Amino acid sequence: MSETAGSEQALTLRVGRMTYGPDAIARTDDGKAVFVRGAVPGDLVRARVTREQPTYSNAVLEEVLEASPERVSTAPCPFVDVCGGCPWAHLSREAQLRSKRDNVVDSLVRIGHMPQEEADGLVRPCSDPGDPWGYRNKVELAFQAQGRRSVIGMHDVTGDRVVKVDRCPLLQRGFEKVTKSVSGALSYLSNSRSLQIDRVGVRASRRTRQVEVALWTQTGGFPRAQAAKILREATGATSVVRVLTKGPQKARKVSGLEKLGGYGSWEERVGSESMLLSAPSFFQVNTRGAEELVRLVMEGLDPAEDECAMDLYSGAGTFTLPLARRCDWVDAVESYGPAVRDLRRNLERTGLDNVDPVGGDADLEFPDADADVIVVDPPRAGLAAGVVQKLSAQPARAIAYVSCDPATLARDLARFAEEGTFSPVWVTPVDLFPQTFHVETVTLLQRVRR
Ligand SMILES: C[S@@+](CC[C@H](N)C(=O)[O-])C[C@H]1O[C@@H](n2cnc3c(N)ncnc32)[C@H](O)[C@@H]1O
Repeated sequence: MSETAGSEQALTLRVGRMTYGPDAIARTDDGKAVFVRGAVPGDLVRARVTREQPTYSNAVLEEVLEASPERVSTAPCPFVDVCGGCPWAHLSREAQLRSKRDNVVDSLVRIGHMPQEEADGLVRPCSDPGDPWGYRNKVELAFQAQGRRSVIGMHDVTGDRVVKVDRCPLLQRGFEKVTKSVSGALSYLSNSRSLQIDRVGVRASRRTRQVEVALWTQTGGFPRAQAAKILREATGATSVVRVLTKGPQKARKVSGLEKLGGYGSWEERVGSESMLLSAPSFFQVNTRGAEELVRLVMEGLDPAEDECAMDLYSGAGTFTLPLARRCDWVDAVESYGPAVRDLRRNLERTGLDNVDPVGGDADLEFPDADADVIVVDPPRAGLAAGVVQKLSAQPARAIAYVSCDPATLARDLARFAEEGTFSPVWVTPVDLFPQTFHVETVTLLQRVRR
């Protein structure tokens, strides 16, 4: 059904499923797909078309005519419709978990060309580490000049503007208001001089309660002592650091790290392992979620004490440390300098001396030594084609593939299938990012050919 007012078309639509994105998908009477921002599966909505393409349209929700039983209106945040951080907040928890699993199955079928029945049998229900809110150990605040003022806050739903938010209920319980304190302290500082800040990272630990504020700035003069004092007073931060960047806006590279006050790093515990992280190093934003990933990986691989392991894309050691406790030897490969330094420091602190931490690209530095079990945890881009080939040519009995992108996971599982050495036994989605469409997965691959 459609009616046109001026150039904008309003449609009445029954909404189908969630996409792997902020939108839900509906179809017009003639079958055209409409991606509706703000709708949830089962809703009957009036939506305004914002972009018309030959094969699909984009639309925004104007009115819910009949609310789906899966629609919730209990988000503990007044900014939920303005800030872009929680695009699935109107969807019930059960529907979020089910939709995430469906999206993983869908990727395996559409992108990995896996038969539907096989994908359905492979993908387990989405694991829920708990804490649908208050789970994030990290938030990033953006800086934007609006007129003569600097606005410090979150990107809005369009991604173009920065909105000020007083508190963020996604942030670790007890630290929701740290965004306001940081924003207040930096507004005060920026009154007297231009700070050239690109963004601010705030890490707040679930287990140790440490807080680090990281100011990402370009090189040049900076009121170091004053910034450290004001931020520590305002937020109780245990560490304030400055991450120096250089290069063009979109591709700025880290060129240094300055400790401004406190420890200069941030500590979190994952299960029984303590990890020190420097601000530019990767660490999962959901501590309980990271623990669930470690549990799934270790249960899936079940390494014996005389076995050797490989941990590719190891970061600061989330999987390296538990592997080193269980195995005889671990070869760990990580390309990012600060993460390699963190890994070495974490190994030193634990006294584990059965790990070779190699700094370099997983493909170029693929370990020569044979392993029995392997963990791979690549970034969004997934595994380089050469890494799939090398993994398929070595003698390990099992591989745990941790992925943050169902599309590249599906592509890589298809590549493993072509090589014919390893085959997936199960794929477990884990909801590390409630209220968003993002989903992490752990896939266990076992050797099928000698
Ligand atoms: C998703 S993170 C996982 C880190 C770690 N396993 C963890 O759980 O904390 C991916 C890691 O791969 C690293 N990385 C990216 N490209 C790489 C490459 N080509 N070779 C090796 N490591 C790479 C990144 O620096 C990052 O630390």
